[in-house]
Amino acid sequence: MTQEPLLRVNDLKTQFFTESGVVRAVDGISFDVNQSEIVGLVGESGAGKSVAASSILRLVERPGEIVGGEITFKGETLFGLEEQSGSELQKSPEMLSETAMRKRIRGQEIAIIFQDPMESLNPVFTIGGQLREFIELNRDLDKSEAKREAIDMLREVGIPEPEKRYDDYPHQFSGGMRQRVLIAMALSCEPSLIIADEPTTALDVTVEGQILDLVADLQEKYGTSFIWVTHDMGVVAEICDRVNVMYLGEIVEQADVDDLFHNTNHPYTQALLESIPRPDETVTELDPIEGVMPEAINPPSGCRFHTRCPDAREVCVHAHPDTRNVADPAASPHHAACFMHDAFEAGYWKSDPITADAKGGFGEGLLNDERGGGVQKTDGGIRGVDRSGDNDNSSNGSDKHKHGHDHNHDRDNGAGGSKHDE
Ligand SMILES: Nc1ncnc2c1ncn2[C@@H]1O[C@H](COP(=O)(O)OP(=O)(O)OP(=O)(O)O)[C@@H](O)[C@H]1O
Ligand code: NI
Repeated sequence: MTQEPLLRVNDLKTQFFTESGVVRAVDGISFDVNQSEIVGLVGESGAGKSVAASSILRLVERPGEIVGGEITFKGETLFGLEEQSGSELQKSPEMLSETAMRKRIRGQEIAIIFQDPMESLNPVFTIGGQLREFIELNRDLDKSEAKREAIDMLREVGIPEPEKRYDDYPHQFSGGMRQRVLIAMALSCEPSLIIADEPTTALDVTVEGQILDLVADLQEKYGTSFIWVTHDMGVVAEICDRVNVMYLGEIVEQADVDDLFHNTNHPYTQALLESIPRPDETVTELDPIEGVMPEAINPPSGCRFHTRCPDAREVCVHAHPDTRNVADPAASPHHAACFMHDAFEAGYWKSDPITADAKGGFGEGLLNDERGGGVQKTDGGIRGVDRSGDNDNSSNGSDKHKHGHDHNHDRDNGAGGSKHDE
């Protein structure tokens, strides 16, 4: 791709300085977002997806801090460090000021949508009033123009009878409708990029399908780029053009969506894909990925996934794989951080497979799940993780991924087709 990407994230590192140590939440990730594409950030709870998303807008709060890397957007530096006379790294003089971020970038150029619309909507004001005020503040429109625009936006995102619903309060809207309002709000300033942090995870599958369809339509109409954060490979299949798979603060695989699904190059991605239930089977347990993701405060040596990887060998315990292009040079790039590929000369194939013991007991049965295989459009995956402990990811209980799979998984009658229906 010769064209400059809209957003470029290069070697981004974000850490939390806590009493128990430094949490390397995002540990050197690089990815691009081009004009008009939907780029996925996918991985289990605690992988660093939300921290990566909020780092882009410089919304990370203490004790968190971006400690390395560079973020550029339309040629401007949202974040950058520079070596000063000593060896101290300092904020680059090119980096946009906090005022510029607030006035020009957030909301206007890059909008963000969170999972819980009630965090973004004030319960004591009407839906229409909030949308109108947001439009008034961010665009050069007077009150009545802003109101007209707000109603148009509500109609655009599929709110029936928007003139009437304009005066409703948030609690009078369903979860799906509230999420549509946030999409309307995000779109109302015509941003170039929308960051969506699991906006459909709390919704039931049918409503989720409708929202994903809406987003796909709006994306086509407005040419907006998206970063879509999700647990769910089914969602990735449905709307993403390119995908970054995150594990413990790192991107372990990065590819075009079809390539990622049909030519998977990392065992962790494989495990995520095999955790998607098939629509023709009734599945009661959706968690074939054994073991808990280790903590970002003290990640495993070598390849961070080796403690859960069915393909791990000695070399994986001791050396850390960077992320390399493993595709044919003539093909579009496909990056993976796994020693089994020829792009690495780590001696993987000569190295001894490691036993479950050496892997801390997580190795057994990681991927021995019979229902795996095949790329199916479904809802499940490992989504539905209990969000109640969201601020406490570092203490993932071993049953963390066993929660929340009791909602409706009957996607067959759901709205929305998939690029990957077979
Ligand atoms: N305020 C904080 N203080 C300390 N650690 C934090 C803080 N916020 C996030 N972390 C840690 O950073 C890591 C990444 O968290 P993040 O929320 O980005 O994960 P995620 O991939 O978005 O997970 P989820 O799917 O549950 O939202 C986790 O280890 C988490 O515990
Ligand atoms: Ni998150």
